Amino acid sequence: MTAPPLAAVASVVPGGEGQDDNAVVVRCLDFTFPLSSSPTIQQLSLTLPRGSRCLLTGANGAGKTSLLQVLAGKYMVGQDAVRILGRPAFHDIHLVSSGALSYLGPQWRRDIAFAGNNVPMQGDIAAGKMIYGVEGVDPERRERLIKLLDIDLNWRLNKVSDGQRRRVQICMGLLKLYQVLLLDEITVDMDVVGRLDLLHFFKQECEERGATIIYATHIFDGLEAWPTHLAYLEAGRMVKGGPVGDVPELQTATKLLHVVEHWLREEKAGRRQREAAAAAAQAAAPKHPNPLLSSKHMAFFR
Ligand SMILES: Nc1ncnc2c1ncn2[C@@H]1O[C@H](COP(=O)(O)OP(=O)(O)OP(=O)(O)O)[C@@H](O)[C@H]1O
Repeated sequence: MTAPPLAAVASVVPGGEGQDDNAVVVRCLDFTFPLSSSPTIQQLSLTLPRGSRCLLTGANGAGKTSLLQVLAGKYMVGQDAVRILGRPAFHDIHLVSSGALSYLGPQWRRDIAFAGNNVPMQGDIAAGKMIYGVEGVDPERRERLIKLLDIDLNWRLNKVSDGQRRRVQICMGLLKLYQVLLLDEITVDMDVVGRLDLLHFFKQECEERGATIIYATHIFDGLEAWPTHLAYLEAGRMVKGGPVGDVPELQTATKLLHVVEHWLREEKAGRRQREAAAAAAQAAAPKHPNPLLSSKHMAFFR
């Protein structure tokens, strides 16, 4: 397939934001879920130029999904805190409705999703009917994706395996020419060949037509040469990140898995140490009775 010129792709979302070299700009982002007592994302800054591929990682609960959802415009944050293609992710609904900003997340196990619409998957529908039902798609791109994802158009979506259903869902999510793609662990159900082929496709998308991708994952096999940027979150803060060339550990290690494992173990040890110190401090603190609490003596006068 001949890649369209970058300027043509950038003009999918009107408004002149195509002049901006950065596809994603996050400035000192703080985010707290409604009714939550503590912040999930804290003082997070991240800049991704067009065409970059960012690996987003961190321990369970570090805030990866939350960050991707904020970037996808699913939660309201300050207009300057998150700019996608030069526009505020939450406030500019055209970003998602045009397909320029696309998010593929964990809900895909149960739902079909594309261009911001999620449809619960219940019916006995053929894969081909769903894929060919999406309008305004480049037929060459559609054929390429069907082949890449090894999809049998006769698969009935309520009867196939999780991995097969996932392939159809990924195909539908990629039919339109996104400019920024947010991937939240979408390859977990896929076999090794399917996953590696897909990662190669994503790399081509970035190199050939300047798409920008953020990929959150815990699976590092075959990812060594994939990312151009990295973001490692710890309790909602980006403690390591930026262009991969600026991350010293990535220059010497041969396996990404070993680098991230080391960070995760260090983080866990640090957390344990802090918890032990806090418990020791609490145990050592003098135990003064709280004068505001009721006592047997006070109870006598009630
Ligand atoms: N809807 C919500 N309301 C309140 N807190 C939430 C909500 N969703 C997530 N959290 C909290 O935000 C924190 C970050 O969760 P998040 O799902 O973003 O982490 P993650 O890094 O994606 O984890 P994992 O690797 O397990 O997928 C967790 O402490 C979680 O409990």
